[in-house]
Amino acid sequence: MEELGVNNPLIGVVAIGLGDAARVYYNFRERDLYEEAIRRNEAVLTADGALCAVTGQHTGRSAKDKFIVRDSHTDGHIWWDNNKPMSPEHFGILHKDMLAHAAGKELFVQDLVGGADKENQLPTRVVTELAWHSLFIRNLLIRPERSTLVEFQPKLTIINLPSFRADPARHGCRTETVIACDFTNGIVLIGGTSYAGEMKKSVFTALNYLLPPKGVMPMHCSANVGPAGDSAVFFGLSGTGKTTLSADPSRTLIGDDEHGWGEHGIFNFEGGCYAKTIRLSAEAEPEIYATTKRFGTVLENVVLDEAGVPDFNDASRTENTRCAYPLHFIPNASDTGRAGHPKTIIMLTADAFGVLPPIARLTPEQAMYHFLSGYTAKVAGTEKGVTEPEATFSTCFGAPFMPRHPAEYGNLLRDLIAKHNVDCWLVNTGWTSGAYGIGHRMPIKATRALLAGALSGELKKAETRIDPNFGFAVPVAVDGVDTKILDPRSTWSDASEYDAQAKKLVAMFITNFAKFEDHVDHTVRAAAPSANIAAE
Ligand SMILES: Nc1ncnc2c1ncn2[C@@H]1O[C@H](COP(=O)(O)OP(=O)(O)O)[C@@H](O)[C@H]1O
Ligand SMILES: C=C(OP(=O)(O)O)C(=O)O
Ligand SMILES: [Mn+2]
Repeated sequence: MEELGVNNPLIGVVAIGLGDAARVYYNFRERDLYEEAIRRNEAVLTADGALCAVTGQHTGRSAKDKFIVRDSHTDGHIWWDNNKPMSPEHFGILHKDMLAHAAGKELFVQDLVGGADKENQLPTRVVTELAWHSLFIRNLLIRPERSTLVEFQPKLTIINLPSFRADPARHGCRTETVIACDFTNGIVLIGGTSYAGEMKKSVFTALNYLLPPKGVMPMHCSANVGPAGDSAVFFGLSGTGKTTLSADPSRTLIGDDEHGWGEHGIFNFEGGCYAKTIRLSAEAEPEIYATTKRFGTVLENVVLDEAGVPDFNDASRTENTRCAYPLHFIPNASDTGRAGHPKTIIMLTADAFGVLPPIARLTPEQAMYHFLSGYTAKVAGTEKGVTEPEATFSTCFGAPFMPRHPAEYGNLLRDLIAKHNVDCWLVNTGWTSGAYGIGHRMPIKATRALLAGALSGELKKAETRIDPNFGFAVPVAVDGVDTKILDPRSTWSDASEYDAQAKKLVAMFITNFAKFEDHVDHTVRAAAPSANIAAE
């Protein structure tokens, strides 16, 4: 076996059972990974020097193929209603088979860190079959000083072999694709998919398991901080605007997707961002757009023309086209990945029913209700004439990544909100003037203007009305924002249709919350939207 690059001499791949690999590239940097990826036809250069790869069949996460090893250490701590168990025996066979599959192959290793807070960091070794995956994860996680790599000691090892095919009968999984997490031994095995997001979300899942017992709240959120040190976090499911809205030239970006909140404040789990590029425009998202034109950025499933120029309007491979870049590609990004306790919490939702107002102030109890509910809506399929959106309730705004019971995360958040007296807002970045198919998406400009008011504290002074369906306080007028959009009912051509749609949405919230009723006190139950009022 040939070994190239910088590595801890004691922690080679031989120690983790990969001694039969043909060649190992340790901690290769951007230029060298470009060369390897292009030489192997894994990826191509764009006209502006970014690296563009195509993932084939899997263009998003395979949530149904994710498993957690159930053993005596994990059993009592995992929320099994939401996570699929895998036996240690099945994991053992999968592990052995994947190591055997790697024999004779060339592998890439990156020694990185999850967690910008020294006391809560997870040194992570990522072994990949693909050179472009090595560059992706190097962009996404925190890169330790090169001089420290000779003593790097991983606590989590991810082995990602897209060409491996899992066998449900032999490995106890569901399909040929598998994401298997063994938290007891700190190993994640990924096979049968080359969607790069699986790697970063595996680190997130591990930290979501490890941090709560230390009193640290892990969050599926973006974060930024104002000039006065006033930090804000933006919770939200995929597509609700975490990445887009946290890149704000008037504030310092902490991170776009995964953070912890501990006794000293908030900290990023990552060292890079993973932005959507579908219909990306230089006007609406100049900072993110600029990253797509740089050496070092990885584009995923973006269509290029014959000159290598990206066409961000082309969704022929997937709607989920992406770019991955290190944090410092965004001007004014934090170089520590840390900030003080948040002054503001924003809960983002993309309501495709067109019911929720663009912004509403939440009491701490309403914040808890919406955190546990984790509502957003997906737009209807691409079939013509299908206009009914689909509601998604994903607790903690990230159910696929939460190994523990939502009450554990909910209690941590409730205490932090109370202790630090945090202002909470619900922001709808979804539809207005009618549901999806009739109305249109909330203009990013309007969302940004409302957020600016919420983050500065100005919006707290605005006159408000109480929403009759949801019970939260909604500003009546805001400088620089069309007054009409603040009251979604007034944007619909038929107010009675709005009322009917609102009533349906309220009923969906209530049905979904039934499973949490026994886990919250009466004040949170009382923060539920009122089906009775909606029925009037
Ligand atoms: N009002 C809005 N606020 C935020 N994003 C919007 C808005 N309108 C349209 N979008 C688009 O929605 C997508 C939001 O995605 P993103 O920021 O990546 O979400 P997340 O990081 O939460 O998955 C982007 O493609 C953005 O251009
Ligand atoms: C990386 C992902 O996160 P998000 O869409 O929230 O940016 C994902 O869901 O695959
Ligand atoms: Mn994002």
